[in-house]
Amino acid sequence: MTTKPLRLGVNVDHVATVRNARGGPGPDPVRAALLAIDAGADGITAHLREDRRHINDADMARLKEAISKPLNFEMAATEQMLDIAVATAPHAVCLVPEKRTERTTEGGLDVVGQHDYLLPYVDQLTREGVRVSLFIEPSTEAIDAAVSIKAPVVELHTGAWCHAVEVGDIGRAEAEFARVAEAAAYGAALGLEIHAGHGLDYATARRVSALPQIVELNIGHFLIGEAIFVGLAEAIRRMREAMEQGRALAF
Ligand SMILES: CC(=O)[C@@H](O)[C@H](O)COP(=O)(O)O
Ligand SMILES: NCC(=O)COP(=O)(O)O
Repeated sequence: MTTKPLRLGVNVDHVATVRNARGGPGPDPVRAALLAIDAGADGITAHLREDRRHINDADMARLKEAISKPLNFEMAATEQMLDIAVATAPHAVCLVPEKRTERTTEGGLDVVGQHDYLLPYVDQLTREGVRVSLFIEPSTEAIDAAVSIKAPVVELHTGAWCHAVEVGDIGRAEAEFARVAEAAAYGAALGLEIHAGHGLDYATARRVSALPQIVELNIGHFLIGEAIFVGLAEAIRRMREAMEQGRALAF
């Protein structure tokens, strides 16, 4: 099997989180996106939450206008978000689940239970020329449902695995990583493009990069946090290095 290139999408949400802490114009997520691209990002990801806790509508429009690399617009499947996405015309939309009270995206979309609800969103965005991905749990059921909905891409939620690594629960971490690995292989065999993201740091990005079916990682919170200590460009350089080290182990 020839290993495919692995792209890095840099998520700039949490630049906006810091900006919004003071309500002024900076730090500007668009400036961060431009710097990220200069530093080697293959694309920019931003999540326009329904509560606008970080990225806002103007950020999304400015990102589309300013960046030279693909914009991956993360959003809940709602009528309002669909209208904004169609008007923005990003390269890609990633449909994600959202709860107002959650601290971050806690799990994957309920693709099985919401199959008929999600279908017209995927259909309309696809007709608009937008590449649609579904942010899902690494499970065969979710993948089967994604295929049935005709989504061309899935992003496997790596949060449970990364959390288990973070708290040192090795048994749980290995079980969660096995779920990600199995889902990646299963989805790719069914013709889906496989992405992964949530909670990744250098070590977990290195490991997940060894899964040959994965072609894109979306990483935000860790990179923006690291930027405080080493600068965003250096954090992205180190992340790319980790991804390349992992990729070299792919078979
Ligand atoms: C869907 C997803 O994983 C990202 O959008 C990312 O987690 C950053 O946004 P939140 O931290 O607001 O979930
Ligand atoms: N879809 C995952 C993403 O965009 C970034 O997640 P995180 O690295 O901020 O947890």
